[in-house]
Amino acid sequence: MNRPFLLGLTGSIGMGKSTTAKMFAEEGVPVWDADATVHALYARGGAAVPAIAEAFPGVVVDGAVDRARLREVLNGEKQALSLLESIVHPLTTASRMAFIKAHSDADLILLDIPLLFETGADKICDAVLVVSVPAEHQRARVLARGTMTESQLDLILDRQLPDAHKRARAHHVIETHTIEGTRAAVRQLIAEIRARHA
Ligand SMILES: CC(C)(COP(=O)(O)OP(=O)(O)OC[C@H]1O[C@@H](n2cnc3c(N)ncnc32)[C@H](O)[C@@H]1O)[C@@H](O)C(=O)NCCC(=O)NCCS
Ligand SMILES: Nc1ncnc2c1ncn2[C@@H]1O[C@H](COP(=O)(O)OP(=O)(O)OP(=O)(O)O)[C@@H](O)[C@H]1O
Repeated sequence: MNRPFLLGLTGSIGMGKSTTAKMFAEEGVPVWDADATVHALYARGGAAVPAIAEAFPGVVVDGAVDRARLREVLNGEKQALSLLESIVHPLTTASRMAFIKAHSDADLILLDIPLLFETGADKICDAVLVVSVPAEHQRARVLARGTMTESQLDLILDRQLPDAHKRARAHHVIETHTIEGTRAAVRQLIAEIRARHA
């Protein structure tokens, strides 16, 4: 049996990664989700909790990382975000490797990683899918969630490779304007990959 085809999924904040990843999962594709992994690492008993408690006093509450407090500490502070990443990224890499090993009999695995290019994770992928919408839709989508201020959003955007660069490096791009259009594109891509790598 061939090893699984590793499809990386990325896109800047609010571009529709989670929505698109869910569609792959609904088609039976195993999905590894970097953001969900970070949530588990931050939960009570999570592997990142002790190091974050030490690096950012007051951010761990009842044994878990309090994301609102963490966002406050990070607000506008590039160095704090770099320190946080140096704690979190090695732990997510280990989780991803374990997931790929556990699904070694699948024909296709989706790796949903916001910082796919920025962390070099694209190098382990057989192809990369980028999801995208115009910048004004992106900003409106993120601010509509009501979890971030504009300055918190700008800090995040500043850390992310610009959308145009991501699209230029992608093997496949899906514009996530509508749910049904995106679902059709996801199904077509899965069929294409399966046909070529059967
Ligand atoms: C900054 C934090 C506290 C914001 O938490 P919050 O619950 O508000 O948002 P959430 O985690 O859902 O992230 C929303 C989006 O922000 C973007 N984002 C998150 N972390 C980063 C980062 N370090 N650099 C650039 N973009 C990021 C991604 O597009 C992500 O999907 C949180 O994302 C975090 O702890 N990030 C550090 C860990 C990390 O690098 N995660 C990225 C996945 S590997
Ligand atoms: N295909 C789509 N059609 C229409 N709207 C969409 C589509 N995909 C996502 N959206 C909208 O965009 C918002 C952001 O989508 P989603 O949470 O999937 O993005 P994300 O890239 O995972 O975001 P983040 O980087 O913050 O984790 C959603 O709240 C949803 O309203």
